[in-house]
Amino acid sequence: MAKDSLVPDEVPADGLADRVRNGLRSVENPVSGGSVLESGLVTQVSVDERTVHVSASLAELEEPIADDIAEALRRTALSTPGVEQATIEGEVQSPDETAAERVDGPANVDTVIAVASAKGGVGKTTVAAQLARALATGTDRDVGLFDADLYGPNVPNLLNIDGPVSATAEGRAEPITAGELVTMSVGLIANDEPLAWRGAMAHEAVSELFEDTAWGELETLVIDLPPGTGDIVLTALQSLPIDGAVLVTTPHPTSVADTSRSATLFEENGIPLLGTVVNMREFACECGRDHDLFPDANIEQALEQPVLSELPFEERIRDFGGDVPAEIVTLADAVRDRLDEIVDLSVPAHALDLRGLSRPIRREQAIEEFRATEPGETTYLLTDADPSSLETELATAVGADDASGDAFERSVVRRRAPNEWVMVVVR
Ligand SMILES: Nc1ncnc2c1ncn2[C@@H]1O[C@H](COP(=O)(O)OP(=O)(O)OP(=O)(O)O)[C@@H](O)[C@H]1O
Repeated sequence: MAKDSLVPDEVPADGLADRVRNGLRSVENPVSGGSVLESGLVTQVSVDERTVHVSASLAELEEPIADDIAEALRRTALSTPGVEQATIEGEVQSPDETAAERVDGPANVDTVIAVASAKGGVGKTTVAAQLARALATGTDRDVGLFDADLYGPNVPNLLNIDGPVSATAEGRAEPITAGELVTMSVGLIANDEPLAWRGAMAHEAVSELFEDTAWGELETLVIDLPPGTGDIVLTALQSLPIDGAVLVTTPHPTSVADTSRSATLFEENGIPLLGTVVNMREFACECGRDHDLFPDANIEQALEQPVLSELPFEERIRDFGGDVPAEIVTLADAVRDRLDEIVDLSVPAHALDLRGLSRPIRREQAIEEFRATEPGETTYLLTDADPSSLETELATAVGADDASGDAFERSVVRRRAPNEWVMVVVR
């Protein structure tokens, strides 16, 4: 009789564990050779009614290999006549091991905000640095500022800091502390030497410096992107884990029009736009009056996105020595509100709780849940380890090549607590 035509109930449950064990002899251990049973990779096979539980030592293996083996074990167990369900338990890493892996990695950064502008000299770095200060003022946790502007790294000048950057024991770049911020900039590494980053090297340099920096535990990391929509910006949008972007423009109509085009680039790359800052909106002259340079400009309408703040042209906006200007404190509040709008962190009761599960099981259950959704529906996953790597797996599960394609309407990962992440995926 063909296996497919067997009705599980018609197959006796007696001896099911032995039959599964026999089947598993055909699954090879790709690391040591031989079968997963003889090599000791599978440590236990137990049966509960018609559900088979296979325990295997997968935690020590590289993730793709562990996942492949888990998949082979599951398929083999399920193909055994009489088996209705199969779970594969890998050994869960101890919390200490998990923490050691994550130390200083970008995985310890809760929220990443990019600050961008279509044109140079509009005050992007000023806004990025002041925004980072304002966000740091409202929290006990650290806030970082990453200067991704390879050709004109202005953060060290603005914050009056310099290198050299020292290396941690693990060989990573130690950020420089500037007041309430931890910062990293190419300018800190290259100091005054002329920068000659080119082409592919420039692409790699941004993400490498980002990943190689020992950021530690950060509540928020603000990235000051280079101006324009060139290759470095594009690579940054595609490779850095950006949760939302703030665009900076002046009120000049051409700057506004260019900003609108920049916004499209962000949207096309799946980066949520938090809104725009209109910098140098007006200035106060010695006569005591405020001058609005473009009184008729309807910037919000032209941009088709929220204006988060309008900043005056004033010395105190560019002053990093004293208190954060009140307008920037308000801007930080608006940014927080927009982030909350974009990712509703109130996880609904029907969210799939994957905490406490081994990686293969987590993956299996997340894929099953995601596959069951229709386009436009939202999946909420709750995990106790960074679930970012699941994105590609979920995309593949629905036939997309990778997560940057058409697999998701939106996918956001936010860390709610030290051991709690929420992943919201809109198919
Ligand atoms: N609202 C403001 N009031 C007064 N001065 C400002 C204001 N915003 C920015 N500036 C000043 O304008 C200059 C350009 O600002 P900034 O370096 O922040 O621009 P940018 O857009 O980052 O430039 P780049 O294209 O070089 O990266 C700086 O000298 C800065 O101090």
